[in-house]
This record gives sequence, structure tokens and C-alpha cells, in this order.
Amino acid sequence: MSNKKTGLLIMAYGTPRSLDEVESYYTHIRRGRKPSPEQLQELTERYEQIGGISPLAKITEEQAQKIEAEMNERYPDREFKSYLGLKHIDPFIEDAVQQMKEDGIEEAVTLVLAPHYSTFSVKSYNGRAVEESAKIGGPSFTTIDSWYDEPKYVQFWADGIKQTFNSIPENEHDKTVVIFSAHSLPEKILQMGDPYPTQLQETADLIAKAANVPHYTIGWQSAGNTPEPWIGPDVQDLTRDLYNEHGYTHFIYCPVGFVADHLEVLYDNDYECKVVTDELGVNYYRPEMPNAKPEFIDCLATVIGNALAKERM
Ligand SMILES: CC1=C(CCC(=O)O)c2cc3nc(cc4[nH]c(cc5[nH]c(cc1n2)c(C)c5CCC(=O)O)c(CCC(=O)O)c4C)C(CCC(=O)O)=C3C
Ligand SMILES: [Fe+2]
Repeated sequence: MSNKKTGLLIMAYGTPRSLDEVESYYTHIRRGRKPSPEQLQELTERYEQIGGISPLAKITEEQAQKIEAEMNERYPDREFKSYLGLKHIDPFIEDAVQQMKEDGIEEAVTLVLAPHYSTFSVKSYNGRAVEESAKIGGPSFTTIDSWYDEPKYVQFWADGIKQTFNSIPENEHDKTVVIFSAHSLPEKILQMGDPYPTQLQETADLIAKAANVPHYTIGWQSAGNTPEPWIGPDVQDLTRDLYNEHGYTHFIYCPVGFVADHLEVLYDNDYECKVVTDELGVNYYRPEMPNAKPEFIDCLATVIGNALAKERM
């Protein structure tokens, strides 16, 4: 057994920490192309609408710290140190890998704070980490590709859904529908055989079964503003269709492709979807996000522990 530290590379999307950072952040998302003043204004207004700035930065940091603490408690004969690596703002993924090297970390596990694998998301996170490490002779990585079917993740959402159902009169449960969603991606991923949509469906099936949900479906949200087609149905259109076709009066939104309160949930669900449910005169619900809740930290520590156990076999 080694007494060397194991690195935990915790990766997440990142968010501007103040409105001043919105432009550079957006430029990074657009791979170096500055947004037009209108696009910048539009994004800034969305951040203003959710209270000025996204709570995501704080939540991601808290998640990373608590995962480290939980891993150290769970494996007293080892020492873990977490490093936050972000996709679109500092500390970037590459910064974290460099810091690990400086700290003498030789082995590390990567965890992306998003449950489903896609060439657009997890593949690029892990790819950037491995590439940087190869370049500088950094740590060797045990990479985690996805954890969308981790029973503790399923249970987390099942509990939230059950609690939501408790607030709906029992004789209206049959008029209630759960919409499981994730961030949309360009449709071309489907031709590439990307597992992302199948994984979302599987997460939905598992949670619906665990929570005994009578009616549910999957949808996509937060699609980008580009001319190419994005995977649908969009959650807003889906809400209208479900209402028109089935007359549901209670809509429970479960953005299971995300793990924190941030723009895509607080704006795209809590504001945009609610505009539609208000217009239809039906009820909007959204169970709490995992954030840094103990049940979720327990879930992520289990995901990391499983990856380490597999590595040693
Ligand atoms: C798959 C995926 C996830 C989930 C997996 C993961 O978490 O990695 C995710 C999460 C997030 N996306 C976020 C924010 C944004 N994403 C954008 C744009 C885009 N996202 C994409 C994909 C994803 N995004 C794509 C393909 C684009 C188009 C880029 C292009 O044009 O090539 C834009 C630009 C404006 C707009 O299009 O809305 C913003 C502001 C925030 C932070 C919110 C906050 O700050 O609170 C979070 C957690
Ligand atoms: Fe995004």
C-alpha cells in the first residue's frame, strides 16, 4: 500500500464569478470567438434574472471539498487531495493537472460533475486532462466516463420525486407527469452513435421505477442558439404537447443531466418552463438539485471508490 496522495480531479463546466467575467467566459465557450454585443447582453440578462450571478461557482467548490473530506474519511489508510478543473473558466482543467504535478501527485481519479457520457461533454473533459498530463509528465489518471446509473443517484432523485408527489393530492397523481431532462446537444451526435440520449433514458427509467412514477418522459433543454438542429423535444414544447395530448395538470421537472443550481436550471426550468405552465394554468414543480447535499456527496464518493476498486482488480 502506498502512502502517497491520490489526486481527485473534479471537473465541472464553470461559470462567471461576476458579471465582468461573462464576456471572457462566453468567448471561451464559443472557442475564442467573441459574442456580439446583443448575445452578450442576452446572456448577462439571464444571469441578472437569476439574481445577478450563478450560485454554481460556490456549489462546485463545496462539492469538491466535501468529496475530498468524504474520501479521506472512507479510506483512512489513504490520502486524497481534490483539484478543481473547469471547462470554461479558471482554474482550467489544465491548471489543475499542472498543480497536481507540482504537488507530486502521481495517481489521480477524474470525476466530471455531470452524470451522462457524451463526446461533447465528458469525453472532452477527460481528454483535456489526459492530454495535459501527457504533455507535462503529470499524473496517470483513472478516468470515470459516466455514473448515470449509480443507485445512489437514482435514489436521490427518486426521494425528491416522492416528496413532490406528497404535496399533490392523491387523486391527482394520475394527472401528474415527470419530465426528465438533460442539456440538448447538436443532433449530429446521434449519427456518431453517442450514448448520451440512451443514458438519459436509462436514468429516467431507473428513477421512475424507484419512485413508482405513473407517467414520465424525457426531454431536452437549454439548446444552443445555432443554425444546426439540436436534439428535441425541447422541454417547453414538450410541456405544451403533453398538456394538449393528455391534459396533465401537474408537471414535475427533473433536470437529471445537471447536479447543481445554476443558470440552466434556475432560468431554463424555473423561469422558462414555468412561463409555459403558468400560461397553461397547470402546476410547476422542480425537486431540489443535488448540490453538496450529504446524500449526493456519498453518491459521488461511491462512484470514485468503485472506479478505484476496479482499477486494482
Ligand atoms: C452538455 C452540456 C452541459 C451538461 C454537462 C456539463 O455540465 O458539462 C452543459 C452545462 C452547462 N452549460 C452552462 C452554461 C452555458 N452553456 C452554453 C453553451 C453550450 N453548452 C453546451 C453543452 C452543455 N452545457 C453546448 C454544446 C453549448 C454550445 C456551445 C457552442 O456554441 O459551441 C452557454 C452559452 C450561451 C448559451 O448557449 O446559452 C452557457 C452560458 C452551465 C453553467 C450555468 C451557470 O453559469 O450557472 C452549465 C452547467
Ligand atoms: Fe452549456
